[in-house]
Amino acid sequence: MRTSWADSVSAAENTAAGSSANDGVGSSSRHAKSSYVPPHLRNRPSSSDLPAPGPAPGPAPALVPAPAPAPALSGSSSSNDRPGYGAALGGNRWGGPRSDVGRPGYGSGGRFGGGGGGWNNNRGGWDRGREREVNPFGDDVDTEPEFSELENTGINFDAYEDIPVETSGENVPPPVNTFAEIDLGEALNQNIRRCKYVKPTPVQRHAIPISLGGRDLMACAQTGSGKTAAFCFPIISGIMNGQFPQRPRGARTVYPLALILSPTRELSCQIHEEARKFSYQTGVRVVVAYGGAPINQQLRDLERGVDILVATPGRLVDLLERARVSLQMIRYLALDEADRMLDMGFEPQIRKIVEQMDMPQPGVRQTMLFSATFPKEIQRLASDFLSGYIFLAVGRVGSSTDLIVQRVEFVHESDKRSHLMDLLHAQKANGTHGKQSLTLVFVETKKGADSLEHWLCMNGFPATTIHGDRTQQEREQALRSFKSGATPILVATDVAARGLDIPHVAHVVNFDIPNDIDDYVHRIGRTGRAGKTGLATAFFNESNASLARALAELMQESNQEVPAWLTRYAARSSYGGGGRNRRSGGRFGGRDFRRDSSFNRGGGGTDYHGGGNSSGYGAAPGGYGGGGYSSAWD
Ligand SMILES: Nc1ncnc2c1ncn2[C@@H]1O[C@H](COP(=O)(O)OP(=O)(O)OP(=O)(O)O)[C@@H](O)[C@H]1O
Repeated sequence: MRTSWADSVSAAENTAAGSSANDGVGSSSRHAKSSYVPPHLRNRPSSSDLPAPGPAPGPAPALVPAPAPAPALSGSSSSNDRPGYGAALGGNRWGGPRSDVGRPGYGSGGRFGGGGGGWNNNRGGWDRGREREVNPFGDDVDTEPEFSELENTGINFDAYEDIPVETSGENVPPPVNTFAEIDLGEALNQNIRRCKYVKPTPVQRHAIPISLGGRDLMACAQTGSGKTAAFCFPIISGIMNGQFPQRPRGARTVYPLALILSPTRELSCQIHEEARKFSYQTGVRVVVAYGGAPINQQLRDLERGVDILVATPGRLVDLLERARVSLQMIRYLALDEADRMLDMGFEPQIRKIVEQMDMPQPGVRQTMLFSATFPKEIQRLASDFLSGYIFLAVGRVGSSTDLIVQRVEFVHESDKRSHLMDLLHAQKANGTHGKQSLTLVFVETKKGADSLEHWLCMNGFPATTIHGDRTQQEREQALRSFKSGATPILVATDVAARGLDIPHVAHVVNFDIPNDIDDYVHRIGRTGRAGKTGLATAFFNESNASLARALAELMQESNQEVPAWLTRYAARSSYGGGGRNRRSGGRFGGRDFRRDSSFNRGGGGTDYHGGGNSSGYGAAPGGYGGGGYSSAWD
């Protein structure tokens, strides 16, 4: 069994404990003028005991003076002063310490913290009444573990040394090997230790220096490989250390400095939970806004202050139209699952947010796009949002990780239920660490999900379901129940296919195979995360013939055994709705579309200058055939 960077850590188990934030913050405290406290010193439990800040270091006139940090606590300094590339690239576009004013505590919406339901009783963030930040790690011990305490002999980082990496673009900042090499600031470093992240994952090694260098980035790395931290760390560090014009105060409109967009409510909540851990005691405030939940609570959270806004596109458009959020001050824009955000379903909303509101232009803001899959046509669309960007591929673009054992079984439609039952019976009751192993079953339709859940329950398998026809409360309750093991089977549509990081998912079953190979990649990526192994089983029959070739090639690339019958289907099939012909022409599944001459002839990639470095790569794949968009998204 392979082991790797995260076999030793229980970071995935560190879901934020639910906290009962005090919802009330007096208007007097909201408007109280407080003396300046630098972001990285704010909200420390002993903040009232801090020495008065030192003298300002002489800021530009338009900017609020930033004091010298108190040496005993801060330790953070400029994040972009690595020799060799920072200066040439201009480094952080908003270098220097951030200017801002201390604000009262605010609330944020923790979601997956375990027990409890309802909208307000599971919220993490800040203890508003006492203006003390609630510990999102769920422990009240403020001691900092030593790195050495966290080392585990099971870690095998060497397994990742050979992972193919390709970068393209001008003056690509070199990767780092350790977090210590990157100056993220002491408070953030402490949170990294609290998360038990011993070393950066491969995508973090490359992406963090690029982003800290102030560069736009399109990054592609396999599911479960730590992309969330790869975009969160530079944003948090940049806000901690940056110098920004003072944001307007008093009006009801809020002016976040960073915007992180994701396609589903649950994923936005998860990113928010992660970002809250990473920004604990840094003074950087993270708020989430997503549809299906009462907007008033989210408005109150926003009013209490926001540096990083995590949102789904629909709810954000609503907030922008109500003039409750302005994007005028955005300095960092991150799109998670960026290819999904720019596909047919979301593109108009994303264009509205990014191009038609008051967001600064590319080049003024810093833009980061992340996904495990990046079809070339979507890369071309995405390039509109970027300026002089670096393309980074860690592992094969659009490939699945070798950590997932993939099985494809030929199952007639009418036999699927009994076959599923056989699998469930055979499955080990317990997974690793004595925790119950969880099974995620993907189906095509919402009706199909309800009907399968009902049938499973009738047959003695505790199951629940998540899909777009359920209320948001039901969806969140279903996820909690699944995560806790109360219902160890979750029947889901593609609403749960991307991004969700659920510990102990041992088995993903594609009861209905998706029409698009990229959806398959994301679905099976709910297991085999952070270096752990997983199993994925797909029920294939004639109706999936159009996916046969893409599926066989994907399995081959990931060193999986391809059944002879699937190879025969593949030989007969051309690339249909699911096939993007993206794998032809080489072992590795993709690279920067700017290197593809057919795209350049079409006018794409105008800012590509070549260069960069690559290692271990074969030839590039072909284009992208589109199609196969799931109706399960909301
Ligand atoms: N440096 C690290 N060391 C150990 N664990 C890590 C590290 N970075 C991230 N992780 C853990 O790895 C898991 C997967 O990370 P994350 O959810 O960011 O993956 P992802 O690449 O965004 O996946 P997906 O493509 O499915 O969205 C998480 O549980 C996270 O806490």
